[in-house]
Formats: sequence, structure tokens, C-alpha cells
Amino acid sequence: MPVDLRDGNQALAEPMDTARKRRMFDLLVTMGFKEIEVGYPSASQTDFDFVRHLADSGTVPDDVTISVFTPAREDLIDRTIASVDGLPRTLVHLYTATAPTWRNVVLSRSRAEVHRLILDAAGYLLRKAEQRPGADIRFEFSPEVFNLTEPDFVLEVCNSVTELWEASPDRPVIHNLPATVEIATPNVYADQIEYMDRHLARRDSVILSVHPHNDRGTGVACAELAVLAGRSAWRAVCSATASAPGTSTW
Ligand SMILES: CC(=O)SCCNC(=O)CCNC(=O)[C@H](O)C(C)(C)COP(=O)(O)OP(=O)(O)OC[C@H]1O[C@@H](n2cnc3c(N)ncnc32)[C@H](O)[C@@H]1OP(=O)(O)O
Ligand SMILES: CC(C)C(=O)C(=O)O
Repeated sequence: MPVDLRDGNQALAEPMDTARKRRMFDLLVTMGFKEIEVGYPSASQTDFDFVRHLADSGTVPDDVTISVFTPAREDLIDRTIASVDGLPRTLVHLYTATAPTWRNVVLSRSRAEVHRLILDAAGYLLRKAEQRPGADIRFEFSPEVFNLTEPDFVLEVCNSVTELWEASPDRPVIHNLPATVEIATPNVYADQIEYMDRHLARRDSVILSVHPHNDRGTGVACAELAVLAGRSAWRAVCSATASAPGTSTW
């Protein structure tokens, strides 16, 4: 799953406009990708306009799914859903930081409060998708800074999101586990992923996605080792461009 058009684009001094994004989107399609994360439509008019461009121009091939990224906030979910209106298949990717420093400094919320915030937003997103029965909207969740979050907390949050979204083997959810800032050797990330792979509930209804960054220069090694550490239903996120915040996603 390439995230250049979202994660990579966030770190560019000059973010891509619609014309440049379109060139890269066409290239990614030509390379054979079937799921492409195309933007963060609630964060800027530019990204919103690009998703609208894809929806209005009919350029998305029948076998390609568009993914869009959103914080776990109702107003931003609304804006995200508005951006994909008319696209036949989409993946809405919900994220909130779960690590202690982010809970304390950025979100000013306790563990329980962050958990509640995520579940409220995930439920809101589910209801919004149910209001669009023909749209085929699937779901992805990212506990941002997964690699710095207590394993028991991230497991509890992911399992409750799986349940709330009513994941099933024929309609799996994606849990994407980012090393938002790479601070350890690849074996540590692989151990964290292995723990999740072994303990996630309804594992046959979950696609586990690894999302390493490259701050220490070991992003590719992290992805390889993490996939080897697991058992089944994997996805790896990649980006050729740098990703937020000034790091690289492999
Ligand atoms: C690693 C990554 O790449 S993840 C992406 C990181 N990068 C970014 O998010 C950059 C783009 N973000 C933005 O431009 C802005 O955050 C916007 C435009 C999306 C939203 O802007 P604002 O409305 O001003 O929101 P702001 O960031 O100040 O946060 C406001 C509220 O949202 C909450 N919030 C922030 N992020 C999230 C989140 N992911 N999920 C849920 N709530 C969140 C904050 O805690 C705050 O809550 P409060 O008002 O109850 O205290
Ligand atoms: C998946 C999101 C939250 C991200 O880009 C990151 O944390 O690296």
C-alpha cells in the first residue's frame, strides 16, 4: 500500500497540488498497486480537491481502492466522507495517537479518555458509512506512535475497534501499526508486531499492516523483520518520499 500521496506529501516543503498528485497516482496505478492512500482531505483544501478530482473525473480503475486519512473527530470525519462521495470503493483510515506523551501533551486525555474518543469516532464513522449503502466503505485504524504505546493498551484499543466495526473474514478491518518515530532496532519493532499478531482478537478478520519509518535508516529492515515475525494476513505500507514529521516511511 503506497502512502506517498498522504504520509510522504505531509513532509514536503511544497506539498503536491492536484496536477502533481495526479501524475504520481497514475504512476502508482501503472505499477500495479490496488490500494492507494491518496490524501488527508480534512487537513487542507488541496487534498480535499484532489480526492474530489478522482471522484469526479472517473479516473480510478475498477480494481483500485482509494484510501483517505482522518483524525478521530466527527467534524473531520464528515469532511473526509464528503471528499469520497461518488467513489465506488474506499477505505477510510482513522487515526489517533495512543502513546503516553501524546496522550498527556497533545490530547490532554487519560488512557480511558483516549480509548473512549477513539471508540466514539469509530462508531460515528460506522454510522456515516451505513448511511451510504452503495458506497462500499471499509475501515482502517492506526494507533499513531504504536511503537511507543504500552502493548496492553494498544491491544485493548484495537480489539475494541475490531468488535465495534463488526469485522469478519469476508469484511476484515485493517490495523496499521506505525513506528511513527523510529527509536529502536528492527528486532524491537518486530517483537511488538509479533505480540500484536499473537494476541489480536478475531485475527482472521484483521489485516495487520506494518508501517515503519526510517529515522534510524532501518525502515526496510523493520518491515522485513516484522512481516517475518508474523503469521498471516499482512500488508506493508511504503513511501518513496519522506513522511511526516520529517521522517521516511519505508
Ligand atoms: C504521523 C502522521 O503523519 S499523523 C498526521 C500528523 N499530521 C497532522 O495531523 C498534520 C495535519 N493536521 C492538521 O493540519 C490539523 O490538525 C487539522 C487541520 C487536521 C485540524 O486542525 P484543528 O481543527 O486546528 O485541530 P488541532 O490539531 O488543533 O486539534 C484540535 C482538537 O482535536 C484533537 N485531536 C488532534 N488530533 C486528533 C486525532 N488524531 N484524533 C482525535 N482527536 C484529535 C485535539 O486533541 C484537540 O482536541 P480538543 O479541542 O478537545 O482539545
Ligand atoms: C499511520 C499514521 C498515523 C502515520 O502516518 C504514522 O504514525 O506514521
